[in-house]
Amino acid sequence: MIFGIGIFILIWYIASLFYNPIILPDPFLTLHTLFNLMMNQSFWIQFFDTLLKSLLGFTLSILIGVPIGFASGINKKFKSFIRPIIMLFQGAPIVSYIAIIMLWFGIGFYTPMFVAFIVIFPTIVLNVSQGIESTDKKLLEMAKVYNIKKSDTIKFIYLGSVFPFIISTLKIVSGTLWKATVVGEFLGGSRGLGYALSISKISLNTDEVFAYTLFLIIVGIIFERLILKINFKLKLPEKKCIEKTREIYKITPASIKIQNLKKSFNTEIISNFSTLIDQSETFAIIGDSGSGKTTILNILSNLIPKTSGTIEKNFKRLAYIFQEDRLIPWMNVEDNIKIVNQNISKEVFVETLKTLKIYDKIKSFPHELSGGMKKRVNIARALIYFPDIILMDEPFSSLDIKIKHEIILDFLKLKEKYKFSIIIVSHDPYELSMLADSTVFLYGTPSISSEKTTYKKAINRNKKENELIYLEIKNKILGEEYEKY
Ligand SMILES: Nc1ncnc2c1ncn2[C@@H]1O[C@H](COP(=O)(O)OP(=O)(O)OP(=O)(O)O)[C@@H](O)[C@H]1O
Repeated sequence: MIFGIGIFILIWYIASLFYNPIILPDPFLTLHTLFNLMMNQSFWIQFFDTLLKSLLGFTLSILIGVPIGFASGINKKFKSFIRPIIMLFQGAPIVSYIAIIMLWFGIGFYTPMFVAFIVIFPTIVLNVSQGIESTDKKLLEMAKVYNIKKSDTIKFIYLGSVFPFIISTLKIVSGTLWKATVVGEFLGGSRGLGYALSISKISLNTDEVFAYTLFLIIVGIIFERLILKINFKLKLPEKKCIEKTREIYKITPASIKIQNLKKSFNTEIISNFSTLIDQSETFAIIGDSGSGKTTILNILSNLIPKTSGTIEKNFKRLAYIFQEDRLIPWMNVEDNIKIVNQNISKEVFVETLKTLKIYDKIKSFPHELSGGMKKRVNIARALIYFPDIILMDEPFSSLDIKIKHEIILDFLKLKEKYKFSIIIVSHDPYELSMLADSTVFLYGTPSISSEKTTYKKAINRNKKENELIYLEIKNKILGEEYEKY
């Protein structure tokens, strides 16, 4: 970069040798003039005047643009109404705005400020809207399952998603904003650096014109650098409420009775699924890929509606350990867990995290964790919610066998203590043989279900033995019936 600037100054210097300073002053004269200007108090008054107008224009566009962008990201009808208006704002040339604003407000303070506002307002609306639309739907589902308050969802999920867009908007508009204000002052201002520039131009003080321009470029670059330094993290507020323990929720292990459950998307996926999940049991759903296992969990957690059938839910609080970790990237481990139960007692929080061996990671962010650690945080979040039932969708997939074994053992210790019911979907014979008390097998299209089969867990089997057990389960459940599919 320094090399590039050096070459530019050299070319500038050589070119200036061929022209009168009134046409092209050399770099040293420009620097000298800038130095003299900066020694003058009125230069800084002009500078802060321009800065104030830029910041006011910016604040105004944030105050108006962010809510409009937010509403347009959430509501499609509002988006189709507001988008053409924004396009109109964007399409008109900047001098037209200056002419209109000068007619309305005359020459002075307001013209440059409104020019700054109008130039960046459409970019803010469009980028915030895009940020809201790009919010990870999986995080929103997580918030729904854990009953996270709407205001917290807006603050901790939507705002976090919009933030990178706000930063890129700031990067785009920081230069534009500054330039727009100066143009506004140049054409319709009575103070500020743009106005000073226009006076220097009229008086043919070319060295001053160059000096002001150099200064404006430097300030633009400093703005951009400062924006790049903005770092975004969100923190839950410190709670001083009564700490909640599991007893407050009067949690008892859940049971569920499902009768003739049907689900169709475009075609029927699940046909007449009936079963009973008993209190405290770990109920496994295994079966063909695409047979609707995750769909059943999503129906039970109210993420999607059923097509028909009845589900008797005898539970108060349901937690869902999703296949992906669904951790909020801009919140640390502690807040990712506490967001589902912000009044959790410190004692339970510490004990749960220590059992899951993640207590020393509470200040880390998701990107700083290994895959195994993320799974542990995902489990801790579910447990801290104090559920009476936990749905688990291939919770330990992608972990190596040693880590999987360790996490399952830690999880079983907590299950033993809290006695919640579990519905687990898994393809993994190893984790099924360690966790499941009973199993159903889904097969075919649309899928039909085997009878529920119970069998004894055996934690200490080796991998080979587990695979054999899995085949045995399959055969025991389906026998020859499976061969038909
Ligand atoms: N929202 C949806 N819209 C349309 N089709 C869907 C939707 N969700 C799931 N499906 C379809 O329903 C079927 C069952 O999907 P589901 O994810 O429940 O299967 P699964 O048994 O969990 O599969 P896998 O073992 O591969 O994870 C698939 O064919 C899938 O494409």
